Amino acid sequence: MTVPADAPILTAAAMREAEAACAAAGVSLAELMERAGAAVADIVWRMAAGAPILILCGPGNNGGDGYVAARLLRVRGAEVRVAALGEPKTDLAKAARAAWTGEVEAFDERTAPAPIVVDALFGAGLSRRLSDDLAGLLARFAGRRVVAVDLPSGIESDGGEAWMPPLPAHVTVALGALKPAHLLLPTAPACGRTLLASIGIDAARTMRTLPPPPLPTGDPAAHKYSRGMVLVVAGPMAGAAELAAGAALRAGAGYVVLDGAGRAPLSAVICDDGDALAERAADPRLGAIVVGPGFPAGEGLTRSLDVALGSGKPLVLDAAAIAAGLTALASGERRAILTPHEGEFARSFPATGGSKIDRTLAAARQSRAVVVHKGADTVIAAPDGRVVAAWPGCPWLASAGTGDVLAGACGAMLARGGDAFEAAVAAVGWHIDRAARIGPGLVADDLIGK
Ligand SMILES: NC(=O)C1=CN([C@@H]2O[C@H](COP(=O)(O)OP(=O)(O)OC[C@H]3O[C@@H](n4cnc5c(N)ncnc54)[C@H](OP(=O)(O)O)[C@@H]3O)[C@@H](O)[C@H]2O)[C@@H](O)CC1
Ligand SMILES: [K+]
Repeated sequence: MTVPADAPILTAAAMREAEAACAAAGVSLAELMERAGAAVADIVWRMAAGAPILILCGPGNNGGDGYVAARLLRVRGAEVRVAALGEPKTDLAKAARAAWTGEVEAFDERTAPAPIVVDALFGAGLSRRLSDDLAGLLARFAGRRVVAVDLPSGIESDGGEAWMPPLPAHVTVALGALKPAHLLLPTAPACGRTLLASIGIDAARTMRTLPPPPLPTGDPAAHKYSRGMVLVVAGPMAGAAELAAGAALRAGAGYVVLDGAGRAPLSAVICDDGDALAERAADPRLGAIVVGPGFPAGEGLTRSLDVALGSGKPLVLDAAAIAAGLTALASGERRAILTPHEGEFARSFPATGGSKIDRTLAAARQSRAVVVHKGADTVIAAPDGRVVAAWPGCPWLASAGTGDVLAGACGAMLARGGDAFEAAVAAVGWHIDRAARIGPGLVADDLIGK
């Protein structure tokens, strides 16, 4: 499962606006459909490598893309059949159907499969769950190599509803931009490998997929404090804070202090016994404070959090510190990153609704902080509306302690200075990249090893 890096994401409503802007700029919707069909035909041609192709066409413009692809594949000499769910209903799809000079079979239980199946039944216009009859028809094609046009049929574009398809795709050709459903659970795995055919749509850059990890560039004039100084406040379960402190160093901080309980996870981490927290927090060289890993709610957390909040320093709040710090954060301006997993998110932001992207954006606006909503489909949102969706992450990160490592990495990136959202994006990218290099068998400690 892969998605293109740093690619635009549009909701269905934003897609309609982008389409309208294209039309206003002189690119007709018919031209966009021709480009979409050509992009699909190109990918299917290469995948089929001479094998017979069956294209399933629906009643809307998704089906229209299918008819265009069928025509262009036949021109190239491919062996193509088309099976349709009735006659096309839109003018564009009718025109595409008319330009296809081959036979159109009815799509029903008698439709014979082919090694390559192109799913052009429903895309962004899906308005309800597939009927059981239709789901049953599609299920007959499970195990074939399926190319989905724009979205696997049955998936709702904005990812708010889990209308799961019975027919997962090997490859999904996203048209114009990626859609939230390509990047959020539970729908994203059904898209297989998602490719983007930009077809000339000018998509806004506000929402995008995770950029590739930047090439490491060392500042030849750097010293340990200019690289970023991070203070990690340890609670009773010191192992979590130790992981965060080690991660801060590995993610590029020049100087890391572990305050409270705990031992240095790496020799270079400076340990304090917790008596001088206020003094440490007031250090003018300090670039970020991390509070929360291994620190359950209670008086100890409240005291430490008060010191961290009172220092005015950029903050990373994780675990119980998120809910405990919300009110103070929302009442002021500061660079802050919150790193909740789903349970912590639900406790801290119970009133948010919609897709994971909608909910994370609402949480960022409410808290006035950057929110890294962790999970296999991590979403990062800023109060100003920027979003990065980090699907597919790395499966080896699904183990204890990796969230503490991410909090420490956020601290390192934040301590460098600059924009908190970009710091969070860099930290998530670092975390996934490091995990992918380690691979199966990963434990959180490996992420802070050599
Ligand atoms: N954006 C772009 O720039 C471009 C977009 N393009 C393409 O257009 C696609 C969007 O096209 P679209 O809006 O016509 O919707 P589409 O997905 O074909 O489905 C609508 C039809 O399905 C029906 N229907 C819905 N749900 C159903 C259900 N559960 N079960 C049964 N029927 C159901 C619905 O019927 P109704 O709900 O009205 O009863 C209607 O007839 C987009 O994904 C991309 O492929 C490209 O061509 C060019 C550039
Ligand atoms: K489709």
